[in-house]
Amino acid sequence: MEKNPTMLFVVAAALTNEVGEILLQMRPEGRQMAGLWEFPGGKVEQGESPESALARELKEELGIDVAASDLIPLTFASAQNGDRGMILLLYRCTQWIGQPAALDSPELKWLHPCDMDALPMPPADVPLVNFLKKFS
Ligand SMILES: Nc1nc2c([nH]c(=O)n2[C@@H]2O[C@H](COP(=O)(O)OP(=O)(O)OP(=O)(O)O)[C@@H](O)[C@H]2O)c(=O)[nH]1
Repeated sequence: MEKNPTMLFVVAAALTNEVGEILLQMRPEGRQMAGLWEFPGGKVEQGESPESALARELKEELGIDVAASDLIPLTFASAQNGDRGMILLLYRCTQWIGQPAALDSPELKWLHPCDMDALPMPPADVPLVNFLKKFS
C-alpha cells in the first residue's frame, strides 16, 4: 500500500543577494493565504524532482533561470495544509540568470532574515525564518 498518499510536497527558495538579503513575494488575491509574504516556490508535481520543480516555479513566478545544481538544501518544515500534511523544503540559491520580476505576485521585497518578523507569513514558515535568522 502507498505510504502517505496525501502528503503535499512544497519547495521554496531563499534567493539570497550579495548583501545577504532574501527575496519574499506577496501571495496574490484569490489564492489561499492571500496577502501573506512567502518564499517563492510551489508544489512539486507528479514526476518532478524537488529541484526541477523549484527551478520551474522560479521561472514561472520570477522569470529567472536557475540550475538545479545551484539549489542548496537548507532546512525543512512540517505543517498542516488544510486537511493534508505538508513538507516544505527550503533551498538556498545565490546564483541565477535574469532579474527577478513579480510575475505572479503584487510585490517583491528583499530583506534580512532578522526583519522578516515584521511581515505576515504563513505559519509553516516560522521555523524556516528562525533557521535563517540563526544561520544566515
Ligand atoms: N511557495 C510557498 N508556499 C508556501 C510557503 N509557506 C507555505 O505554507 N506555503 C504553502 O504551500 C502551498 C504552495 O502552493 P502554491 O499555491 O504556491 O503552489 P503552486 O505555485 O504549485 O500553485 P497552484 O497549486 O495554484 O498551481 C500553499 O498552500 C502555500 O500557502 C512558502 O514560503 N512559499
